[in-house]
Amino acid sequence: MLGHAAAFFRDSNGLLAQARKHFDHNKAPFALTVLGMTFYVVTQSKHSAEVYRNTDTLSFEDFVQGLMRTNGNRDSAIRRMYTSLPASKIGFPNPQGESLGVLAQKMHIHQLHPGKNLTLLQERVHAWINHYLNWESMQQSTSPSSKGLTHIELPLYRWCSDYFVRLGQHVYFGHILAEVDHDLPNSFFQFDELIWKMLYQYPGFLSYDMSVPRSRIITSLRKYFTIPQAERKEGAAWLINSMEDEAKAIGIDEENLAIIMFHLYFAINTNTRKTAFWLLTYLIYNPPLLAAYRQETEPAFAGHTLVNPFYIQDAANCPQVDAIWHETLRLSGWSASVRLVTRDTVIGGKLMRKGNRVLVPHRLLHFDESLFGERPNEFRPERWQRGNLSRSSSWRPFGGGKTMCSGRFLARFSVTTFVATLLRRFDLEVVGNPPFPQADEGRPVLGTMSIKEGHDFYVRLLPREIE
Ligand code: HEM
Repeated sequence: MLGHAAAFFRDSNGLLAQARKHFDHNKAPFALTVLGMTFYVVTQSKHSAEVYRNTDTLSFEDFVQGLMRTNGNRDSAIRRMYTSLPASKIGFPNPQGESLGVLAQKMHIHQLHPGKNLTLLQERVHAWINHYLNWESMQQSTSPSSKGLTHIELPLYRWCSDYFVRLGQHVYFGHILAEVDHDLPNSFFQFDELIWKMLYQYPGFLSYDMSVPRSRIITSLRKYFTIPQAERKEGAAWLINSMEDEAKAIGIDEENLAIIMFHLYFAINTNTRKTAFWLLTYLIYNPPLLAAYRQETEPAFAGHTLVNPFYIQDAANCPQVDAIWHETLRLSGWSASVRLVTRDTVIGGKLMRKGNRVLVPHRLLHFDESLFGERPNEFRPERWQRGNLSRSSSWRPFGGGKTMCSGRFLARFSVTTFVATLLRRFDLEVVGNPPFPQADEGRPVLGTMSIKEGHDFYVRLLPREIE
């Protein structure tokens, strides 16, 4: 047991890959016990489909409630969030009489799935990038960079993180949040890079570096929610205002509301910043691909302005852009779905006991040679141009079932708009001769991997003339 624990904390992903190899002969789920907690690890896509289908005896809510508790929500607030509400309540429709915690998933979908609410957010993203991704704005910005008369140099990972967290919070909370705490994206970066300490529930005395910035984010969100709603409502997304109204209606106080919203702030911001970094890095280290990206997106521009951002979302117009997006997610994704077994259940022919957890590590599925082709460790977007791989049940960068990431459309829109605009307006050069950055594969995250410490690298941006 302790052996598993040591290996799990050092390199959980490596341990899972090793265990899968060991049990590969029968491909059945296997059990892993870490410090007294048993996980059933599901490594076959057909078994993971069974997990996602089963909402009766496998519960996602337990995982969310655990996170809420770890991040400071009181038990009484969690109980309120997960107590069924009348079907006749006012506010967001609740025909099945569900709790706000369960209803929240439907509210995310209402905000983020294709439709007019998503289009509104996409317009905000587009306007923000158009405004803040140009020479003049970047010269004035306080983000980490060194500025010359002819170029700007910036640490790519740090910069993408700062840029995307500012963008994400603006689009969801409006400009007022930056006025409440201008340094919030920095606190988020500090917290998010150490999130593994939260996921492993490190003791307090070993995790101040994670918990101090977390407290600061929660405090700033609390201040934001003490500003009268009328003053911030216009700039905020429907979801933020509605979640606030719904939570207050069931008696959630401001402190607990801020912690609930902290989870939202996290979901919006943690993965997109890293995905943008990895995608750009793969392009910068593959100049022919970078040129192809630029060329395919060109018809959507008038001069320096991206006039038709939806054109570049369409695989029929931009097959390479589409393939590069998928290949980046395949290689940089770490996520795993977790469910609690609430009644003895059989998955893949194996009995799973009540009280234990089921883990579906998606990253393992993404390296299946029989599906993704040879050399699965290499970045080769061309593998996406044959067959319909993105419809495979082994393709899970956004999880699956009813908890599948509802932000996936906005994430793709934001990253594609950002990269296309950046390449249109600037030439990019790596400063010095750094090796390709390594991903921090050993530490868990909830989506896209971080880089190992010290692996950020500098990129020089030079304004580009358009003939
Ligand atoms: C490339 C970027 C992103 C990746 C890789 C990603 C990945 C994921 C993953 C793996 C999950 C967990 C699914 C499960 O357990 O089955 C998730 C959940 C979620 N994501 Fe994302 N995500 C991204 C961007 C976003 C964005 C931009 C938003 C919001 C604007 C967002 C909102 C959410 C929400 C709300 C959930 C919880 C779903 C629920 O329980 O209803 N994500 N995401």
